[in-house]
Amino acid sequence: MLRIQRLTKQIPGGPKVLDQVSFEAQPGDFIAIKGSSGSGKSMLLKCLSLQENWTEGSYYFDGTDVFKQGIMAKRKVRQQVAYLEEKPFLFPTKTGLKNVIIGSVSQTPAWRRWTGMIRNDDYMGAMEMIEKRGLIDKAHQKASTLSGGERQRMAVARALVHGAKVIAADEPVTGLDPHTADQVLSDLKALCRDQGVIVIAVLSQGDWAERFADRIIGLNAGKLVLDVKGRRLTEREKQLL
Ligand SMILES: Nc1ncnc2c1ncn2[C@@H]1O[C@H](COP(=O)(O)OP(=O)(O)OP(=O)(O)O)[C@@H](O)[C@H]1O
Repeated sequence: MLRIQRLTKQIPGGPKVLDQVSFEAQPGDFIAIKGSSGSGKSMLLKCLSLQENWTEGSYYFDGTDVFKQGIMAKRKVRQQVAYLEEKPFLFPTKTGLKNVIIGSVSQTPAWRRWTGMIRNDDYMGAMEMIEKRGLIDKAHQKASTLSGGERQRMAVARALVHGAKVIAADEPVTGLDPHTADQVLSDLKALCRDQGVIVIAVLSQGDWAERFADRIIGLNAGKLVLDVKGRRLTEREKQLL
């Protein structure tokens, strides 16, 4: 479904922040990314969602060689690989529902966001997705009043409504209390299991990666130094990060 080969990102006139990173992911995978500060975790997610240009490398998405196929293939990746920042942006004065309908900058065309046009189907689809995320009683609440965990889950609902097949979540549980963090990650895990969504999440703190991910990828100074499936990291492996 998603395969990256030798992804390299060089900041113009600056350092190489990703260096020959390769891995692949299949529907239903929950992959955690770990690594120390500055190791390139956020940059990896931004490159996966094409928020950042690549310096080198090949990207195969859903059977397509993205960089050989041109603009339509890139548009598909931008729509289907949703990048969620640590604190996803929601229009604060609009309701959760309206935010979900409008969509994020990378997934929804500008004209749609500015006109805010809503079809009946959009409304029903958004409400259904919000309900599935357990937020039905928050749908009509202004986004500025949602808690950190509710914002995360609302942003996931928004991404899915607009066609996301991959959720690239950057520190989705940082700053959340343990109960809320558990809820956010359980929700993401259910998406993998029930809908075949791929989740690639930076989970650098605590043991969230070990508890929720099927696989842990480790970065150190932009290089992939670990790719461990179905088990906890050993002490020696932790020291590589
Ligand atoms: N636009 C940029 N210009 C220059 N350097 C950049 C730019 N974006 C990222 N970097 C550098 O690339 C490196 C990797 O950044 P990245 O944000 O991916 O790290 P990270 O592993 O997510 O760190 P943290 O855990 O602190 O968020 C860092 O050294 C950062 O300073």
